[in-house]
Amino acid sequence: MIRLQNLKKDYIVKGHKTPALRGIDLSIEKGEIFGIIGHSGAGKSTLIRCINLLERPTAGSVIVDGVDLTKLDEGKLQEQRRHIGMIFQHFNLLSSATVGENVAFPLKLAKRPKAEIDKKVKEMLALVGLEQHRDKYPAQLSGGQKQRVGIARALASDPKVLLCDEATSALDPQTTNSILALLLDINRKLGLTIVLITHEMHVIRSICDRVGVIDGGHIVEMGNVLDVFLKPQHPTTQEFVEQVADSSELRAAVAHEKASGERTILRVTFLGEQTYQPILFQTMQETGTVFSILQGTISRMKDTPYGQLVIELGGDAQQNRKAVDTLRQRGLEVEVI
Ligand SMILES: Nc1ncnc2c1ncn2[C@@H]1O[C@H](COP(=O)(O)OP(=O)(O)OP(=O)(O)O)[C@@H](O)[C@H]1O
Repeated sequence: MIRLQNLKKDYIVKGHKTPALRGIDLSIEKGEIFGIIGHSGAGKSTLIRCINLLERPTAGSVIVDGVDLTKLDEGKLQEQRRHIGMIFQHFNLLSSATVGENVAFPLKLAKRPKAEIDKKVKEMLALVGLEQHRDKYPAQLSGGQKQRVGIARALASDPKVLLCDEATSALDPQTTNSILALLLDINRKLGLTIVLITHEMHVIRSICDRVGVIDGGHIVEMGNVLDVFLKPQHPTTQEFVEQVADSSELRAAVAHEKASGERTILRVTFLGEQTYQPILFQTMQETGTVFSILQGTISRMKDTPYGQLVIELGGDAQQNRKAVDTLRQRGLEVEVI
């Protein structure tokens, strides 16, 4: 659905060239939720704004649904942009217009007939759960409700792609979760392709299928969220994963144990159905090994449950080795730390 090829963007500041994107290659499939995560200044906003050419790239191509947007004149570009909706961190609503008028705005610009606009506004407000608020003004709404208006407005033109520019960064955690749930619901109901940028791993973990990590204008790591999350390779990715891993307490516990002699400490990862099966208990019983738990998590990445336990084995060297081998044979991911 979206293909970025060798995309580059330089800003010229006081005669000096500042590279923001240094050659991005990316393919996003139809119907997928693709997340781009990076620190401040990494190039996230520039990248997402290049997808609808709000920012014109210095080089490379932006192909959306088979059309290279960089090759279009302004008129044709406007036409193609109708297929690409966008929502923003600070919502960008018209403060002097009601909720209904905000949602109707892009349809009025496109000179759609009044009856069609009224029908669409009603439909969109129902989709985001704001039917009761049609005649209110943005100032009378909460942050989460404002973002729902932003989503309804973005979807009013039936786009194929929704771009989300830090769409939950101004919201509290609970409201963030409700907006993420809404995006996931819309993705499923409408088959909409969603591209979002964020600096929060929680957002990626909750709803994305794949993720690209951007650093210094390069994509430094990309893959399925599950793979990237469980086996982060690049130091920047590892930092983001730490955001949600609560690893400082674990580091202290491991250091404490290791300080008192030779220890076998394992990080064991369970995925999907394994998460709820007694594989660990059975293995330890069979190999005659005892163990203690230093840290444990059961969580979910989009639809996949996963568990991660850090355990210390208390058997002799041979028992411990046998336990590690058996856990691996039973399909668990085991890392000796
Ligand atoms: N309009 C501009 N003019 C000049 N330089 C810019 C402009 N916009 C961005 N930059 C520079 O380009 C680089 C990438 O910025 P960008 O805003 O894309 O990063 P970001 O990852 O979205 O950061 P943040 O999370 O802080 O918004 C930075 O070095 C930034 O200073």
